[in-house]
Amino acid sequence: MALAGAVRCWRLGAGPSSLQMQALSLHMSKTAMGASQKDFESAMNQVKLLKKDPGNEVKLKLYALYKQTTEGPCNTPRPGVFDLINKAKWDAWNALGNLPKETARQNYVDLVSDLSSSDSSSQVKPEADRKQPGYETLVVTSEDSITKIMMNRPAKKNALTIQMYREIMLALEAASKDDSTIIVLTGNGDYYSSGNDLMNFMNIPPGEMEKEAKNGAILLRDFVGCFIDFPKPLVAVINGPAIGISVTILGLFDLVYASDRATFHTPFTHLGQSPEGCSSYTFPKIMGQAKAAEMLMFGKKLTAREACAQGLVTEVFPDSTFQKEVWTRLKAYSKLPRNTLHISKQSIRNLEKEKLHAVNAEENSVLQERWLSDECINAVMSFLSRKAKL
Ligand SMILES: CCCCC/C=C/C(=O)SCCNC(=O)CCNC(=O)[C@H](O)C(C)(C)COP(=O)(O)OP(=O)(O)OC[C@H]1O[C@@H](n2cnc3c(N)ncnc32)[C@H](O)[C@@H]1OP(=O)(O)O
Repeated sequence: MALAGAVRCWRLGAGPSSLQMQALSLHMSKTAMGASQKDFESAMNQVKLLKKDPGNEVKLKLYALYKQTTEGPCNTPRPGVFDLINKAKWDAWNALGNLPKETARQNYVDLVSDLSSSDSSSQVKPEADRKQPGYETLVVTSEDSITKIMMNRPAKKNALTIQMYREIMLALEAASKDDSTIIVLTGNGDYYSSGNDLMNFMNIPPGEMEKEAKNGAILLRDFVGCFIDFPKPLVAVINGPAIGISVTILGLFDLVYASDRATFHTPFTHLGQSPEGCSSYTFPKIMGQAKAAEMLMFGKKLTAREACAQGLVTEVFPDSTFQKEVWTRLKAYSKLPRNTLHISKQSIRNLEKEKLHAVNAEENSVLQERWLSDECINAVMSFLSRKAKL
């Protein structure tokens, strides 16, 4: 049996309860007098049902024990020096020397039993179980080495409240330290995000405007700062229209995948506001001065394809297959060597960090002033009194 054969169908097969049952029965046979041929065959089937890849070292051990059980001591010539895989397999088998067939069989059964036990305790849990607790405005899940941060106010088009900015920062902080390889930001519902929640500007007591504008600028500085400093690959999965700050920070992401239903809109002038998210620096760099001005100064809304042509979006997918195609791609990427990926991101981004923090500080100080302007206050009041929509 080839090594590939020994471990084929890795991800197929029975659900957790059946796996646990089989692990238990293998464990029972392990404690009996010795593994029978039937135990051995059952263990071979069990290997095919493992959900977690046990790694090459264990696979070689399984291969060697299988060969020793079925054929006895290694009896073939050593493969050539460039036949690396077959050489590794031959070495593993040969290392068992004259181990008796019965002992090899027992060891195979024992090894599979151990693998099955640890596999059934690490079964993929349903999404509800995987959801990380502690977030009210987000759904944060981790699976396949990907941490997904999903903005979760679909009825309000995922408009960003103060709490949401804070929770996104907390989720990023946690994700920077977890064992995920890639981090995704996405939205629940028909919008990716409609940007800053305009209610953030409401209910400010008279005389507190300046203080609130200052607090807003600090929050924004910290929020954007988290994206500037984020150490792992950041991917935006743009499931629908994106407005304002949800667009401007895209220049700080590593990949931006968009549904063909998505649009990209930064209507700052209409709102009496000015660009943030480092877009005053990243957008001209990404798309050139003229295109950046059209978006950031004149509020031109881009389709996903236009945004892709201008370099803001990595790739556009048909909405009907968007989730399937994007997640298949990301799962493949998440298997890349983790440390190398993170180091590459850092070498691409680190040179810019100081500049980006300076841009962030400057943008926020301009914006702090803008929030106090009549133009901004009138635009917000207009939206809230339902006179204006973008
Ligand atoms: C402190 C840090 C500050 C950072 C600076 C950031 C700046 C920005 O992000 S500027 C961009 C601000 N965003 C907007 O101006 C968008 C305003 N919203 C709209 O124009 C529209 O709602 C729409 C085009 C996004 C969607 O229109 P439509 O499909 O007709 O849906 P509704 O308007 O009925 O929206 C449903 C529901 O959601 C509420 N909502 C949507 N976006 C926002 C928002 N940005 N802020 C607050 N509320 C929002 C909308 O009011 C509706 O609520 P209900 O009436 O209660 O159902």
